[in-house]
Amino acid sequence: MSAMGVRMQLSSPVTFVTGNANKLEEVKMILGQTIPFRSVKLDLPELQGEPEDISKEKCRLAAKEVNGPVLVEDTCLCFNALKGLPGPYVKWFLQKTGHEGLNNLLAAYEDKSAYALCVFSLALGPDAEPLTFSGRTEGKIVPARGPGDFGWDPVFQPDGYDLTFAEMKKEDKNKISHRRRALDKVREHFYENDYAPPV
Ligand SMILES: O=P(O)(O)OP(=O)(O)OP(=O)(O)OC[C@H]1O[C@@H](n2cnc3c(O)ncnc32)[C@H](O)[C@@H]1O
Ligand SMILES: [Mg+2]
Repeated sequence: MSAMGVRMQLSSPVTFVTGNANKLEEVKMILGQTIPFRSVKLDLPELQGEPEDISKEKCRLAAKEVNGPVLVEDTCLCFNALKGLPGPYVKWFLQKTGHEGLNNLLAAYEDKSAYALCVFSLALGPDAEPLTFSGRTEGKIVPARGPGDFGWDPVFQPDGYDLTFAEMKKEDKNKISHRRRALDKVREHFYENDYAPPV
């Protein structure tokens, strides 16, 4: 039940909006049938700023486009030696300079520690204020190892593992990933609020 004691009725399944097929695949694997959702492939423009604000603004744009309940996420890769950069801008660093470039950014620093951060935003409609749910996984930046099909996975080695995200089995990454931890909170929110499944 919601705080008002009234069961919230979703107007339609929640639409996960992303331009990234790998994200979608992981979200599907992690959520399974626990939340009714569908997906739309849209590469939305992104604000500059703090991760939560970027995610929320992307969510507002998505809710307007879809005109219904939406879920989006923004992912950051944050280097501690660089006070959290490249953070939300990792996509462009990766695109322009590759895995080697990401390593080179840290060449001048002893500290190779980093964390992956995923910020989901949920809005029940175009006029609703988005809610955010963050998940974080600590690790370090290493020279690329493993398949190169998903972003910076080959250069991120989570703490407590000898393997990079890219070398890990998908199901193992999905047990400890930033995305998994954020989605656990999203799922909890759905259960707590007892959103009725769409009819
Ligand atoms: O449409 P959206 O959802 O925004 O998809 P995107 O690919 O633009 O994604 P972001 O704006 O969140 O940028 C994050 C960058 O980090 C990459 N990325 C996201 N999640 C990742 C993960 O779990 N492992 C490795 N790379 C990831 C992704 O490919 C981008 O280059
Ligand atoms: Mg993006």
